[in-house]
Amino acid sequence: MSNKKVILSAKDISVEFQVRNRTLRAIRNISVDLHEGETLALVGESGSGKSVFTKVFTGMLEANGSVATGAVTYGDMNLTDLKTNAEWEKIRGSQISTVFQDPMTSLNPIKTIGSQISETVIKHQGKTAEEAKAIAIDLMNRVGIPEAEKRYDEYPFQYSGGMRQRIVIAIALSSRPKVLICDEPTTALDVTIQAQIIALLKELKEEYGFAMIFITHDLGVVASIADKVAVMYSGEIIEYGTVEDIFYDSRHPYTWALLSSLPQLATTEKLYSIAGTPPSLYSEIKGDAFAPRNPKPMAIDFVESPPKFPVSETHWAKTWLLDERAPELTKPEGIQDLHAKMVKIYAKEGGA
Ligand SMILES: Nc1ncnc2c1ncn2[C@@H]1O[C@H](COP(=O)(O)OP(=O)(O)OP(=O)(O)O)[C@@H](O)[C@H]1O
Repeated sequence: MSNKKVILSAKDISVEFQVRNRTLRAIRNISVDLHEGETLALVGESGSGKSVFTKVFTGMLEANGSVATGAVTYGDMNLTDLKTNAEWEKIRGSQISTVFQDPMTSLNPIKTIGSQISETVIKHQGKTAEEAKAIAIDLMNRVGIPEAEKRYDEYPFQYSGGMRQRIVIAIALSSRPKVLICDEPTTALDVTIQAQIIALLKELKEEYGFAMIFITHDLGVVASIADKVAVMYSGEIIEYGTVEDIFYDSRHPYTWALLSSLPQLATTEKLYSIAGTPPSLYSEIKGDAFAPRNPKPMAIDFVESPPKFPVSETHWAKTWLLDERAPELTKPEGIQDLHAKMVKIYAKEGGA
């Protein structure tokens, strides 16, 4: 898997927002690579920086935000050099597309569904109106819209939430992007529809071969869709690995707490939680941002940010607990033997 080419690479990215004469540092020195055809899940609690980080890839930071350090490369382009909207248009929505949580914010309520898909086909593929309509109907079929030809002339309000999200996905794919960013694409939908959208994204990824960055709170979804997982905390990636590394061999206590909140485990196991809250992003963070919540902190935790301690070739964690001087901290019982538990859960759910 790791011999695939890197398609998108962030090096030492920091993002700052100016808020009433104060600086909020939302992202702190993130470096991560996305490989061709790979799905990278970004997980972490609300405010950890998942959305802000991905907005750096499409030049969509709000006006009060800027990239303070680092660079993003896409192929041989440095995206952090792009300034104007016209420059970004060559990338955003064409090479790198985003599907957001609420389809209604992406769709125009007063234009027909078909015209909205056709417009992007014309824009990105330079087709005639007639050709674009045929492509749009084909895309509608591929994303599972029944009677696509008839429904081409309907408006967003005539579609259900799940169907609208399918259309947003069709629009995102109409430019044949190399990278699809999905920012909690199923959060606004009910559970059965969520599963259908996830299945659809998996299918389309196979068919089109794009790489995907998938933001979610739901580790159950991560298990079913991701190849790699980056766990975010206070604007940093604190643990990174393959989906197996993170589920079955995680080393950071914050990752343990996230895993313990898997709804599938909640009924049978007592939960592992960590006291406290993340630090303010307005003040400078000295040492490890997680230190005040670390069950066994060392003096160095409050002085120096931990390096990325390698766990294996595919896996690292940013915690002093992996230093040889660290006290031993055992993984909470509830998430030990997670492999066997997951197998049982999926067997019960009929596979996912
Ligand atoms: N335009 C902005 N101005 C000031 N602060 C911002 C702005 N946009 C985001 N932030 C802050 O940046 C931090 C990271 O936000 P972000 O939306 O990336 O979190 P998230 O992990 O995606 O959360 P959620 O899961 O709730 O979407 C938060 O503290 C947020 O308040």
